[in-house]
Amino acid sequence: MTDSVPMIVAIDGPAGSGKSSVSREVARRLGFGYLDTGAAYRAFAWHALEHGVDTSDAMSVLEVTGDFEFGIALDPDAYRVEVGDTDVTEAIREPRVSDAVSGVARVPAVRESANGLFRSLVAASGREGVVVEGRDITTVVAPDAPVRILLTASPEVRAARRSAELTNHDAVQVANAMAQRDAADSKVVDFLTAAPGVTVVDSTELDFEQTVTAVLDVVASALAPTTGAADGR
Ligand SMILES: Nc1ncnc2c1ncn2[C@@H]1O[C@H](COP(=O)(O)OP(=O)(O)OP(=O)(O)O)[C@@H](O)[C@H]1O
Ligand SMILES: Nc1ccn([C@@H]2O[C@H](COP(=O)(O)O)[C@@H](O)[C@H]2O)c(=O)n1
Repeated sequence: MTDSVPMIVAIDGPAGSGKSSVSREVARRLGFGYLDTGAAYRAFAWHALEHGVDTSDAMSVLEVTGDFEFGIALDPDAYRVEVGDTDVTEAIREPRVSDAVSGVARVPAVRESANGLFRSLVAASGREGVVVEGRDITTVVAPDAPVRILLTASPEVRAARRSAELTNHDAVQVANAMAQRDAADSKVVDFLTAAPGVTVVDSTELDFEQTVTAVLDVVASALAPTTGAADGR
């Protein structure tokens, strides 16, 4: 543990690109914390649904922000998400939540509050570094992070990977839901185009381990000491 400001590895990407699973493994190998910012939006969507809120109505969404108590573990080996005293780690992955989350995520006041929370969670982590993944980490939450990556894959591969997870759901419906969520999300944040200084890792042709290695290589390159005239050598 440390009281210095943790280093951030920022990873963005569309649904099913592997952000969560790859970021978590990268955090493990670096000995860093892991922050799944999507879990916060999912937890809030779950909270809103529990209150019977129409998550497509911004005013209704704002009415339930007051009693939203969110907790998340930053230990990649002890991942846990809570709303109040309720463990929602599994519940926030339900399709009903995936269908509702873009509605709450498009409310500007929700995003502003969430971004402040993410920065506070990192600052208070007591860790040397935190891998932070989501949609706007490289552009809004941590635009000055020393490592900024856009992790992507072809829509077909992303849908196939998600379908492999949701085996009890129709693959076509999963693909359509994912495309709809990406379309809704991209109206709020452009996470399909790498901003200046962001490195793209396309895992379409890579397996999981190869993707983890590719991300670790980007981290290593970004943190390698610079050499040349600037330092007199
Ligand atoms: N390069 C890869 N090769 C094969 N499978 C992968 C690869 N990357 C991720 N996966 C698998 O694809 C599935 C989706 O990955 P993950 O949940 O990390 O995506 P995500 O980008 O976080 O999606 P979402 O944004 O919807 O949460 C997981 O089962 C994961 O193990
Ligand atoms: N930084 C972020 C992260 C997520 N979102 C919204 O949350 C949804 C779920 O995210 P997952 O990573 O769990 O898929 C996502 O579809 C976005 O609507 C966001 O806006 N910003």
